[in-house]
Amino acid sequence: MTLRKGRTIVVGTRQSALALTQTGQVIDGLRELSARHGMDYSFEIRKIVTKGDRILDVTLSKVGGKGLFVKEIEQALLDKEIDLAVHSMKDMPYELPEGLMNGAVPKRIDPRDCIITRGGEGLAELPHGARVGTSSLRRASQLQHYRPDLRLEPVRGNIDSRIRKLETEGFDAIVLAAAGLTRMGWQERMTAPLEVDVCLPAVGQGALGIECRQEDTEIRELLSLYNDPETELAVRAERSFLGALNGGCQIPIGAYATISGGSEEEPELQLTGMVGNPDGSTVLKEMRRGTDPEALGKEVADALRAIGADRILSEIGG
Ligand SMILES: NCc1[nH]cc(CCC(=O)O)c1CC(=O)O
Repeated sequence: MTLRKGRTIVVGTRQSALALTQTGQVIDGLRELSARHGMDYSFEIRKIVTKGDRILDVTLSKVGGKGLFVKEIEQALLDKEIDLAVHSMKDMPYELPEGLMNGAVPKRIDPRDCIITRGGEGLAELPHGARVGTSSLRRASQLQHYRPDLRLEPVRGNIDSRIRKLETEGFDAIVLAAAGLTRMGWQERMTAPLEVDVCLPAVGQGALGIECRQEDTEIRELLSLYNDPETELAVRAERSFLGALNGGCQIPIGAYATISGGSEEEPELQLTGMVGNPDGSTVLKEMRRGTDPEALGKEVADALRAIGADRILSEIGG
């Protein structure tokens, strides 16, 4: 690695508390890595307001645009106003614009969803007909499937305002990603994690993606040091699955991949994919193992199609 001095790396981020927090954590990681490799970079944060942030209080799933939280940030990358951008992997669109790439997938933290209940009981112990707040079709479908008596209702906003609404809007429980809470340092608010066989996470949940310009070899070199190869493989399998189903955000889709064996040179992945309908009356799941993440994603998508996912997809019109 060549010694480089003095470049200021401008990092773009949304301005939500979670986005700022995880961007700060990535910058800390990159700063430490670059120092360890004899590089001398400084970092600057540039906050960017996205369309998704402007319409957070409208029904997001009704707007339904892919990449609602990243478009303006990607434009800033292309315009060289920023040099890299930290995204929640699950908010990253499947296809990146020409000229941009995902330069690193850092090590994933807890991929699960979790429940926060007002009374401190777990999902199984909630009273009959309890009101559960979530605007995620994927969470609603699976929770309704597991507990048909629950009343699933939308709750919007950033994670801080959703936690507030647990108290102010009379929900018995809300469901959030464990990773978001953990990154904010709010783990103690979590009542219990939801195991993946009850609620399969969103594609990429718990992981981050760091987007950069393809031509910026200096940043790419730095980011490659921060990449976690196992997380990258798992996320590639999950995203291949998502791409193969061509699912918009109107469809309850989940996927979760882990390294299940193989060797260091050729790890074996295990990928579970899920497609459900919004009322949870049907939740389809398939699991396959394989070493090629892209092929594995397609294989699980095909397996789900073979047991009826196509019908759900065409009924909802994704
Ligand atoms: N949908 C918004 C969003 N995007 C990323 C996270 C945090 C979890 C993660 O980084 O995967 C959240 C909050 C949530 O789903 O509760």
